[in-house]
Amino acid sequence: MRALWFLLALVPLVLPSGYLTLYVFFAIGGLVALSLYLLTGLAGMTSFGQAAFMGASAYTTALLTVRLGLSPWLGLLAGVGMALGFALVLGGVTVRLKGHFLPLSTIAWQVAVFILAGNLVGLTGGHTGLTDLPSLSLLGLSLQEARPYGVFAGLVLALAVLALSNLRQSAWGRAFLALRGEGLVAASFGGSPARLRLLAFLLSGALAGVAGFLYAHFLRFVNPTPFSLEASIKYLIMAVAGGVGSIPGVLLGAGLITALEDWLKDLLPLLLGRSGNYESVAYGFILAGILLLSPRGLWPYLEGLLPRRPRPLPQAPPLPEKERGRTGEVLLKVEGLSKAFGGLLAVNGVSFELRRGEILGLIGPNGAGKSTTFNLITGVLAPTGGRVFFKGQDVTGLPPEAVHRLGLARTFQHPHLFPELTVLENAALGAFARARAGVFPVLLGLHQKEEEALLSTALQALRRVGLEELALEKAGRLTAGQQRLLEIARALAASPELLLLDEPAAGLRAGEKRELARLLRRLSQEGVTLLLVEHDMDLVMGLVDRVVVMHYGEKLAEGSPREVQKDPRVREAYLGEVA
Ligand SMILES: Nc1ncnc2c1ncn2[C@@H]1O[C@H](COP(=O)(O)OP(=O)(O)OP(=O)(O)O)[C@@H](O)[C@H]1O
Repeated sequence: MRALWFLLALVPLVLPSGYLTLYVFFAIGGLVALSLYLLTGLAGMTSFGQAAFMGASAYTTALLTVRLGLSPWLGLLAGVGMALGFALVLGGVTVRLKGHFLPLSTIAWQVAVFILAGNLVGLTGGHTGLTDLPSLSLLGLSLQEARPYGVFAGLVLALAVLALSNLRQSAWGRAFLALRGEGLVAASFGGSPARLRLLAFLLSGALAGVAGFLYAHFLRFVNPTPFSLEASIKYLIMAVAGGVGSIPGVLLGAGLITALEDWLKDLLPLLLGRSGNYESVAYGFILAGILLLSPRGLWPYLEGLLPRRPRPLPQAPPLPEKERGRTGEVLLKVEGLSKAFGGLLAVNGVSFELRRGEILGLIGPNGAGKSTTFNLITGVLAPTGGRVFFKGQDVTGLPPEAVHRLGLARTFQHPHLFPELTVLENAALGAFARARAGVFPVLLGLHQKEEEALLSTALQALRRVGLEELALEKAGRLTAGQQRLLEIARALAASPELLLLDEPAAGLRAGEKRELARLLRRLSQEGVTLLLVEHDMDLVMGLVDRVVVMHYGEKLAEGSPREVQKDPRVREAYLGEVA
């Protein structure tokens, strides 16, 4: 099936010569659209600066080949290197920015590159540009004519498609997808959001750089116009119109907009006269039309009309469970933990221990500080005082990804799942920190064996929570109760030593709660240590070995469920709820 993408390289062999140039522009646009698939579709970031990455590469190869007479292949390396360098600087500065700051800074970068290309006349030739770039030749074959160039560009496009589909079906691809929603899920399962965003930015910049190289040596001329903000917006429209969330989507968009551009170039002057540039307006209307029909782009709409062929379930043996230490030893120790939000002390000097093999419940009335304590332990928040030790190691202030890698996994109070992904893929996200293949072997497709093992591990985790049958369904179709179970399966795929559950019974029906209690008891017997924050007293009291009660940020009581239930201070705090 994947080999079909190589047809992209064969199409120019049979295309009438009048369409060859258009085909090369499609391949170039396709590469930029793929760079946006990676950045926006996978990693959830928006860039208005892809044409500037193209420009950085195009000007680099132009300068090296025209001014210094170097080989265009050196120009390719240097050009992509230049795009990577810019992506590193821009990404390094911006990936930690939230909300609209990232797109805004890409606009600033795009405008700056365009102005520099136009104004550094001595270097770039200004708006006149640089001419007479050498044509490419490969293995003794000249790529000067449009037909061989089309085959070459199609081949590059096919290779990029294969590399990105390898990436999509890997732990890295899932981690990129888990960057949505502030990256909390990626971080909780071992991926540093800032590093993942930077990596996506670099890969995306490099792809746009390759497109810039192809552009420069096809036209054999560079000037600032094709690398303007308007061009960046055109590429964004391509990706969004086709469907930025999938590879066929962005390629469909690239084909559609390239063809439209060619058609409108002749049609609009006939309709509206020669003055004015109406293409952008037309794109805007076309995009709005497509998004009205299908908000996620054209491809998801078309895909919905095609028969669905689910992937087969993985068959490989799962990864072995990690070694666990001796039952009864202290696994987690919280010492005088405090957290202040401005003047409010949400957690105030809380201390407790959790031994391996135990189930500990953390309870307390609304606003008692339970979730804050949970976030302090998992590294989501940094404490203002006190220490957290996990397996004897001081983990105070470590980021969530570092705490996770030591053997701690969590679920969320409000399930943080990815509805577009299958149940199996959602669960496989939990095994990110167990994957060993680096991003380059993954792009080359050398990770297939490991990927099967990761998916099998996820399937095994689904089996443990009773969701195996739904493995290939989209997570968005699960009931609230099933979503909670999937969160637990995702955490189990990490083979954690300590599992922290944030209100796992919230929103469950009575029968589901009983099932949940049975599952948690079984996990405990299998050697998983559990800490749960929970409101449901029946569930907590019938399940846990010990309870820590919090009230107004402080520890009010600690003991067995029976001891705690008898404690008059606890009864008072709950106004009779526990009694
Ligand atoms: N990010 C924050 N900024 C400011 N105040 C916060 C923040 N997070 C929590 N608080 C406050 O800290 C206190 C403890 O909140 P926390 O969510 O930890 O309590 P909880 O016991 O988990 O409550 P619930 O059972 O309702 O979830 C509350 O008064 C809450 O308003």
